Amino acid sequence: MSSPRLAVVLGEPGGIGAELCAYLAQDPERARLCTIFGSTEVIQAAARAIGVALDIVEADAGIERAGQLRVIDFPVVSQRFGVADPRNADAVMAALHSGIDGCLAGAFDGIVTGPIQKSSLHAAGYNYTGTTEVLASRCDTDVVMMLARDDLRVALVTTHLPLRNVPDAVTPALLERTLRITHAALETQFALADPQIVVLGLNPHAGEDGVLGHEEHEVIAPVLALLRAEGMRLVGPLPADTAFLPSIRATSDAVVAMYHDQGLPVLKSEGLDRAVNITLGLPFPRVAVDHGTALDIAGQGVASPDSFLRAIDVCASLVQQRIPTG
Ligand SMILES: NC(=O)c1ccc[n+]([C@@H]2O[C@H](COP(=O)([O-])OP(=O)(O)OC[C@H]3O[C@@H](n4cnc5c(N)ncnc54)[C@H](O)[C@@H]3O)[C@@H](O)[C@H]2O)c1
Ligand SMILES: N[C@H](C(=O)O)[C@H](O)COP(=O)(O)O
Repeated sequence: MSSPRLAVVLGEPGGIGAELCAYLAQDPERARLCTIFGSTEVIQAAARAIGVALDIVEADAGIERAGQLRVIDFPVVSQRFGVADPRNADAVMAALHSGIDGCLAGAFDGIVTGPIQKSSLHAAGYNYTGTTEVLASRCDTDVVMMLARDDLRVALVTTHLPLRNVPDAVTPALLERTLRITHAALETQFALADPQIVVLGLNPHAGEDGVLGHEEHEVIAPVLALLRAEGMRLVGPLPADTAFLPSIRATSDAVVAMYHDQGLPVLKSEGLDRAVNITLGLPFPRVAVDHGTALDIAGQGVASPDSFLRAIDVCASLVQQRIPTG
């Protein structure tokens, strides 16, 4: 089987993405799989800042030794670590779209994305809420955001929207779709036969029999009943505060949370070096880091590359399974 060809998108030029790429270059086994979509100048500056060797080569060149990295250049307007300059937004978005184009055209087998500063793209006029949503739109398909570590997978019904809008967004149709996509991915991408999924409630204590909210009775329970009748093993709706107890996690393959900050803090609380962000439902694998742009430490050589390197490994393994992900 040939090696996976991964499009790796640098992300925010002012953040830690460039130094993560510079670390990647020190690992020729991984770098051989990757082509970076991002600014050559920024990656060179990051390598200098953190004191590692870098030899940028053409996009079609082979990787023969440590330090080499294939880069397709998306020049930036300004380069300063710790600052997300909206004038670079066009380059950030062009790199992302070009990586996606490469996957859609079959030139790449999967995409790995570095962290993007949502606020900077907004300031530049882009209607960007997240790469998950960009991928859904570009691939014209429904997707699910799942963050995964070795011992925990958390999928989200809603992703990047104000908390105020969450209850109305959690509709029976969206919940059913999320559960179907998550269940299918657990079977195909994660090779789990007959997976069991824990589904959280929306309200404190999962609504406490309607005393603390009605979404559990009116929206969540009926969808679970429908899908259980088809044979899906679903537990819930469970109160979110206790659903992550080790005893419950031990018997479940994934947790489906209703909104971003209901599920992700649990996953990120043990550090930002163990998990990755996987978009389920796409025609090709997409894996991202579990952390953000970390402007506060960019260019200082203290950022952990672990989630980034793990994202490359997970993406490569998803490609190698050769199992349809959509
Ligand atoms: N994959 C993505 O594109 C992605 C993911 C999360 C957040 N974001 C975006 O990133 C921006 C900043 O978000 P934030 O401040 O909430 O989260 P963040 O993850 O950037 O930073 C949170 C804290 O974790 C630290 N940190 C992050 N990554 C680290 C690493 N690899 N090694 C060591 N320490 C690390 C930071 O220094 C900071 O103290 C926002 O615009 C957010 O939307 C993007
Ligand atoms: N929700 C993600 C997280 O917290 O890790 C992050 O914002 C990135 O999402 P996208 O991959 O959709 O940009």
